[in-house]
Amino acid sequence: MMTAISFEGVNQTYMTKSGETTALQEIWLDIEEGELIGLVGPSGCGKSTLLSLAAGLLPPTSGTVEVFGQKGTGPSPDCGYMFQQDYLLPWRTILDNVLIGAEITSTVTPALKHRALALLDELGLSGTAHKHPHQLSGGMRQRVALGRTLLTEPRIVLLDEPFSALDYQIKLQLEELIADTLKARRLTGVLVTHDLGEAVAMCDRIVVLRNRPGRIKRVLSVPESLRSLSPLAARETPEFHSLFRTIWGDLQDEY
Ligand SMILES: Nc1ncnc2c1ncn2[C@@H]1O[C@H](COP(=O)(O)OP(=O)(O)OP(=O)(O)O)[C@@H](O)[C@H]1O
Repeated sequence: MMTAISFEGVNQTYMTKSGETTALQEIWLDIEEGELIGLVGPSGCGKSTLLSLAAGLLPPTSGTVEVFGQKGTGPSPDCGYMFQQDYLLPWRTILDNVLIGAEITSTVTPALKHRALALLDELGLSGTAHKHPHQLSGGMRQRVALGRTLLTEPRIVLLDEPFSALDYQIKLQLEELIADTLKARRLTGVLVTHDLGEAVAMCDRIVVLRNRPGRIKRVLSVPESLRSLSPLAARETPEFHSLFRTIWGDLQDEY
């Protein structure tokens, strides 16, 4: 198995009008290919900064970030993003929204359109291709956003709280869809979330970050017995509650 993302002694400092903010300090972390990693920690501990560093959107102040063994020199074509908001363009059809990333980086061929339509089917969005975003529910729109990300064939999907604006029921369904889709395609995922239950139910490992400046407090492996269950079924087990309590305890000290 290859290492997908490697953070080696990473420090990140932001310069602001009021001075320097140290967002991350001495981050050492290897994320393996095919793994889904959860990042949890108090607000402002540097979770989104870690995603930006992985995506090559930000050069580290010091230390190195490697993606599949390559030191980044700019936005990485291996990484796709999903955000809390779907950022669909309201004037474009669903199909044209799915095609947009590919449209920017390459040309839209009939084969690509065919793949986009197949993706819509796979994500439970058959029949929506010619609709517009306002005609779809929040959960469906996030599935379109997932399709748009997958169409560019990233090897890594960076998930920045993609479920936090959704109703609980929809959120659980989407958690399952995303976890299954990433696993089926052997993609690597990094999930930033404020919802511990979501991290425990979906991820293979969970990184707990300390309060600012963000440092790694602990990395926990989710037991195989939990990982083999759907995020919904996992929530019913004693292992889920035990891991939830451990992380809860870790985080209590950070607030
Ligand atoms: N572009 C920037 N310029 C200056 N400071 C920044 C910038 N981006 C982030 N920061 C600061 O760096 C720290 C880490 O921010 P980051 O957004 O990575 O944390 P986070 O854990 O994702 O936060 P949240 O959970 O609230 O989304 C915060 O103190 C934030 O104010």
